[in-house]
Amino acid sequence: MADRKSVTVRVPAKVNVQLAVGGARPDGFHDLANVFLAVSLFDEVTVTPADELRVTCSGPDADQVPLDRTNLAARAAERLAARHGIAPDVHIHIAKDIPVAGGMAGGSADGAGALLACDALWGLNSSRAELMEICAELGSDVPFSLAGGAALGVGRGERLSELPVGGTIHWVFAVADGGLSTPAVYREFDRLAEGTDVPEPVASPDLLEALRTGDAAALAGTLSNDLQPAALSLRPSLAATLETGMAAGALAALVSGSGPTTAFLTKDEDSARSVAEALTTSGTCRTARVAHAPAPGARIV
Ligand SMILES: C[C@@](CO)(OP(=O)(O)O)[C@H](O)COP(=O)(O)OP(=O)(O)OC[C@H]1O[C@@H](n2ccc(N)nc2=O)[C@H](O)[C@@H]1O
Ligand SMILES: Nc1ncnc2c1ncn2[C@@H]1O[C@H](COP(=O)(O)OP(=O)(O)O)[C@@H](O)[C@H]1O
Repeated sequence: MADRKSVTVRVPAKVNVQLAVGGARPDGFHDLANVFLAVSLFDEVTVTPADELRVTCSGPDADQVPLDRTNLAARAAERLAARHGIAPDVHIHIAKDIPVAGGMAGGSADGAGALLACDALWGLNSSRAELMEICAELGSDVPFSLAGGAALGVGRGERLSELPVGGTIHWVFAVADGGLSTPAVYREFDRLAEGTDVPEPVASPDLLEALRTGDAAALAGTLSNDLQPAALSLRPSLAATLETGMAAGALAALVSGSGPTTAFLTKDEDSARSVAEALTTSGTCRTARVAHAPAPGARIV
């Protein structure tokens, strides 16, 4: 493996079918009960030996992706190399299809993808546990990008337990113009929660059961996102997008994570197509994407 010329890894986006947020912790993070579901929108991360660490990106939103050392893919390569006392001399190319700053963990996907790709390129054979540990250092959502499928994330979302999913779940994602900053949305959550008692975040047993049976109608009644009021407060126009998708026949609608992407659960693929069509023509979003879940985690292709 060490003499490979290049390695490509495909990594999925996520939607949070439940995002229960606790009060702010002293370290600035929030304790979560974060039910992640990987969906079939993917970035592809390709690593090739080079003279120095370099990042390039292609795709419609490529101009919004930082190409310096703040890119999560570059940080992943640096961390893995540092652990093994080697130089992170690699060209990382990101073929980006996941909306940027959209609450779908695109940066986290690229971090997990680069980590797995560099591990194979450099022939390091790191254990799953080691890779997961580096993922958690890179960001709260990065372990799930590696894992894929469905999982409950506790702590700041990085401590995962895998969840069973009983069938294919169909989604539409309405991509908004411009992103929302995750820290800004958490700050707005804190501002809105000021003076209230924020309960401990707990996963909903009904939601876990609906996922286990793959029953879309039951799942629709259990979706929740505690960051949604904060995202709507920062981006009030999202209310019209949510209404448009519901009027077009979605079973449920919610903001994906910190937003501003909105997610629509539909009863089947046909319904997903017509909801996407209605959203696209409504002018309440930039574009709408159809996807299904659960999708596998980061995989070498
Ligand atoms: C909200 C969620 C839901 O899955 O994702 P997005 O919807 O943005 O993709 C996550 O909690 C985002 O995870 P991630 O984007 O990895 O966050 P990190 O890099 O770890 O942290 C960025 C910042 O978000 C805030 N943060 C993040 C996680 C957490 N449990 N509590 C927080 O308060 C903190 O302000 C932190 O400095
Ligand atoms: N590989 C990457 N792809 C996208 N954004 C990245 C990447 N690395 C770092 N970032 C930064 O992370 C921010 C959040 O992007 P992203 O992970 O796409 O959204 P979200 O946190 O809402 O899921 C971006 O605005 C960008 O500055």
